[in-house]
Amino acid sequence: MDELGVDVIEAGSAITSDGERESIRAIASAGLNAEICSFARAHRKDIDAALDCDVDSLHLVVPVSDLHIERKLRSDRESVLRKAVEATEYAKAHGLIVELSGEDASRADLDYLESIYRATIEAGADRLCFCDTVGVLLPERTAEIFQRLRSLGKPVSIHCHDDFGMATANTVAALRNGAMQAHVTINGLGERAGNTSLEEVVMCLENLYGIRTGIKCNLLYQISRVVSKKTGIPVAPNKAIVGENAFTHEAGIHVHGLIADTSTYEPMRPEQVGRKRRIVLGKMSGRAAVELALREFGITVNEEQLNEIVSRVKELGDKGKRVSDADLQSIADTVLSRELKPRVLLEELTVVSGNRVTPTASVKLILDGRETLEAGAGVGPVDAAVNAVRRAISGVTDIRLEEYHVDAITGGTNALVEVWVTMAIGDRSITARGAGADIIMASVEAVLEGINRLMLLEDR
Ligand SMILES: CC(=O)SCCNC(=O)CCNC(=O)[C@H](O)C(C)(C)COP(=O)(O)OP(=O)(O)OC[C@H]1O[C@@H](n2cnc3c(N)ncnc32)[C@H](O)[C@@H]1OP(=O)(O)O
Ligand SMILES: CC(=O)C(=O)O
Repeated sequence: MDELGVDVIEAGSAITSDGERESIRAIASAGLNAEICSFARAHRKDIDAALDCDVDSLHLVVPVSDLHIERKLRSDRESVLRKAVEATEYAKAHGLIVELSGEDASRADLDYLESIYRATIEAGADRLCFCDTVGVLLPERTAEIFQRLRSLGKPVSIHCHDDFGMATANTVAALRNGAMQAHVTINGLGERAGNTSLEEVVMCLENLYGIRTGIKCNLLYQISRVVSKKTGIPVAPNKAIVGENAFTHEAGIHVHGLIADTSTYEPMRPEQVGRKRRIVLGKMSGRAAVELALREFGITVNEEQLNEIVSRVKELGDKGKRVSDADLQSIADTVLSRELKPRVLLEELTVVSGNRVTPTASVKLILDGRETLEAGAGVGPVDAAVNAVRRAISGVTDIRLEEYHVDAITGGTNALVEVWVTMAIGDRSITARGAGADIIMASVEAVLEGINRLMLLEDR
């Protein structure tokens, strides 16, 4: 995030646990450019915990709606205001930058909120923050509120949640009406439906309003992947900017338009956010897309052959299947009556796995007519089997497995699985798939299909 160019990193809430403190300390001492902040309640122990982690600043959160004050804190407006002022003074006396946040501000009495803001500014608060804690703001209301808050004379941040899917719109409305900072998260992670997504706000400001944010947009996809991997929280394929499908096109009408001019169906260049355009084939593909894909594999066809290939692609799509590059080539081979013999055939595969053994696999392949035996180990049985296959062909070609993805097509432990791989030689890559009830066999089938198709392309 520091490399991306964010100004403040809220590294956690120091009062939470030993682990949280350890990580905040590590982040605070990493020599980053960003200001390192800890979340804290208006409690001395929260502030002391933050000080113990050596952070630069506090996100000091005080409930401001009557609902939160009375029902949650069992307190009253006056006591909350007093505690907010005391906590601000305490934090300032210990050298911290203070951003005073009104929790549930969007359901609070704005006059009371303003009195808390003014009293804490008096006590030394450097910045303020308006929290839409349960995501009920609308852009019009946000604009009105932030125009009013301009009179405070201190920077005000916006902090939104996405319960109604309005977080990005509300955050941008706040920024357009005087907010000086936005609280955002990578991939929109956060409590319940999440917080405002960093990548959406940045690209909206950059591309739709022409505002330079100082964020290195070309790193957005990379950081999204890292965060998803580290948190184990997948990104929805259709998520704006960083979802797998955000720059993927299947619909024939769209691909036809893209070929003429990519801006017909792309509101931003994929490279701007560190991504590449992908055109996939399926039942919605048209002739233009199929012809383009064939050309990329050096296959030329006449009108009649193209129509036949398109109709077979649609047939596969109608069965609910994604069409891989290997599928397309195999369809083209059939339509063009080309008999291309695979160079690698699987004869035998044995895999050993269990709780007390390192997963290992041995494989017997027929490679260019010659029997080849190899073994491989791995972190699991699939990894071991794929490693054995790769070792067996390593003397002939150097093929990389770039992506591996598995989906259960049906439920239960006897589910049918579909394995989807991207294999590459040099800068040429190809997608292939395998399916079946045995995940190891489906994986090896997909890998061998990819290897054979790549070798055939190399031979051409
Ligand atoms: C809107 C947001 O707050 S977003 C950030 C949310 N972050 C977190 O919740 C951080 C992780 N939380 C935790 O680890 C724990 O909840 C702790 C350590 C903060 C508190 O743990 P506990 O002492 O066991 O309290 P518990 O979680 O049951 O309840 C929260 C307490 O904080 C109080 N509280 C909640 N918000 C605030 C606030 N902004 N300022 C002061 N007190 C608050 C509640 O009234 C409750 O107090 P009580 O225990 O005296 O009734
Ligand atoms: C501070 C915070 O996370 C909220 O009020 O939503």
